[in-house]
Amino acid sequence: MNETPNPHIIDADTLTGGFRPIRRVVVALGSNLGDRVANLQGALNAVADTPDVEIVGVSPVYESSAVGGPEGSPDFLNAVVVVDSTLHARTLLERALAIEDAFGRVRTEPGAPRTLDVDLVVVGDKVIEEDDFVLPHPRAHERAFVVLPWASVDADGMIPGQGRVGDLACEVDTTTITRVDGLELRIE
Ligand SMILES: Nc1ncnc2c1ncn2[C@@H]1O[C@H](COP(=O)(O)OP(=O)(O)OP(=O)(O)O)[C@@H](O)[C@H]1O
Ligand SMILES: Nc1nc2c(c(=O)[nH]1)N=C(CO)CN2
Repeated sequence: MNETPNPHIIDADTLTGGFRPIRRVVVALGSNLGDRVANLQGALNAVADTPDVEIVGVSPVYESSAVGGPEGSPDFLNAVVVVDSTLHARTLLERALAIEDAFGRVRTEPGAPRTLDVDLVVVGDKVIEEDDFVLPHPRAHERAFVVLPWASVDADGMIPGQGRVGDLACEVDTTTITRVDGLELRIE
């Protein structure tokens, strides 16, 4: 449905000039190929090194069976990074894809094992529905490997249209997911 834009609501992604509001951004990391811990740690470093991005929280690491993907796909390690940023949503997507590439991500068939997945879960309350960019991430709310780590750092975080992450964490299928004891990603 195409709605007439409300002229009283400012869209941060259309602003030009000096002032840009800070938005809370949630980034989901995943790896099920290669040195999974090094891949997640490297991705965190790359996020932290991004200009105009400030880390607010880093979740514990969780391990779970691959959801979807080819039979016999290796298990994933996942974590969530919560940041504040003034960057445009699309600039954040470009950065996410560049970080995946830097960690040897090879794009073959959908669901194939990958060294690194960097998904934008939410960018403030921004809603985007474009061919190559959807916000909030359309599957994040039903994924234990996103909502459990996120809820562990900010249970009051919100997915626009889906609700509070602490509540979503009580609703998702947690059959195969466990927190990895004794493993913490560090901001280096
Ligand atoms: N919110 C988003 N975050 C990251 N990528 C997105 C987002 N919305 C759309 N995309 C697009 O999705 C494309 C494919 O991403 P990818 O191959 O990582 O999907 P996937 O991880 O296999 O599946 P899923 O999207 O279910 O996590 C990217 O090239 C990107 O343009
Ligand atoms: N457990 C788990 N399963 C997945 C994951 C993931 O990060 N963790 N990512 C996918 C595509 O993004 C598909 N399936």
